[in-house]
Amino acid sequence: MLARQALRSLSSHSRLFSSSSARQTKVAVLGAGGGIGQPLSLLLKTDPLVSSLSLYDIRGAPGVAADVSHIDTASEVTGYAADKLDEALDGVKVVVIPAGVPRKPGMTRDDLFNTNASIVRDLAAAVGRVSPEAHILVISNPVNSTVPIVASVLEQAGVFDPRRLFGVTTLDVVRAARFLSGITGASPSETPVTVVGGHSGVTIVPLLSQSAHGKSVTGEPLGQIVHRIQYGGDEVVKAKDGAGSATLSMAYAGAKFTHALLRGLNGEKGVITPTFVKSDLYASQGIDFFSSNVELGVNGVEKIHPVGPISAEEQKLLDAALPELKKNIEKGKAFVAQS
Ligand SMILES: NC(=O)C1=CN([C@@H]2O[C@H](COP(=O)(O)OP(=O)(O)OC[C@H]3O[C@@H](n4cnc5c(N)ncnc54)[C@H](O)[C@@H]3O)[C@@H](O)[C@H]2O)C=CC1
Ligand SMILES: O=C([O-])CC(=O)C(=O)O
Repeated sequence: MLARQALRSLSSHSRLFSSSSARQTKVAVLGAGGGIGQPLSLLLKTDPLVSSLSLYDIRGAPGVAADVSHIDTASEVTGYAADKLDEALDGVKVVVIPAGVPRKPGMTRDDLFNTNASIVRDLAAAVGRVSPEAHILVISNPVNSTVPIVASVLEQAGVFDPRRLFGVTTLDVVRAARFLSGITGASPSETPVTVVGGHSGVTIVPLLSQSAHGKSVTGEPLGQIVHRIQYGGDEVVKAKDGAGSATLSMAYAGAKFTHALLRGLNGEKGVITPTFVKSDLYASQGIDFFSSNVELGVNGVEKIHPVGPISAEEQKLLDAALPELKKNIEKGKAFVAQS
């Protein structure tokens, strides 16, 4: 049922942006000069639900903004240099954060913590100060830790609303649909897969048993596709050979999730997609952030859906994911507590 709802919600995106009516929104990209930031800014410039784009980076954002601003869509684009963060955030309703360093071969996402934790902490503090009601979409890795960092910073500032904070796990969903399509021969728009848990290695738990096409995959091919979804990021890191990690597919996924949120904010019903949010689903086990299907609405998170029925194999994957996720979340919280 849920998978079918998610299919309806996401398959309308065979063209990236399905909805052009209704209210438009001012969106900021923090880290707009980077490998993800540039193509993400390009895609957001073509989103009909974006009225104004505010592009910020410590390097290069005014140039990216000048370039993107020539595209013949209605939205306005402004670039902000390193010392103009507060101006960049003024009046924004949605803030997308791809700022921070990417992996090189041999690194885990957690190896990025030492550099990216303070970048994300400081950007979150600025959002809390300047635009406390903005919805924050965190792309910077390690997502399992950077999302709790943002939550803790906003909590300390007294402005945290869990309905407005999202870890972007859409790339896992995009990969899962694409890889399943590759096995079954069906179009990716017909092979959506709910992916739950977090966004790194074993914490990525694809629920193929809930997908009409996915449940036909068993035995060795099942193990292979699960592994490929969990470690798809490593494939790109290896292929780029030191030049970074996924940027183009991530920009696509980031634009897709941003558009889904904008549809929800505009009052569209039934917009459901996995995202890493503050969640009660496993709070009894000390895990208070988790990605599962979330309905997006006028206030952001409208409803967090449970994981639903899963196979014995998927239960094992979930059992392996939870302790790692707990560690990653606690590390993020401890970082802010000690800052
Ligand atoms: N959530 C996900 O599924 C994915 C997350 N990522 C993560 O996204 C992040 C960015 O990756 P790339 O764009 O490839 O890296 P990149 O190095 O190409 O770009 C990062 C940008 O952030 C900027 N930056 C650094 N500190 C900043 C600050 N304090 N304020 C504003 N901007 C700042 C840099 O100047 C640079 O332009 C990495 O942490 C990477 O691991 C990457 C792929 C998928
Ligand atoms: O693998 C990485 O480091 C970047 C990432 O999160 C992904 O591609 O899923």
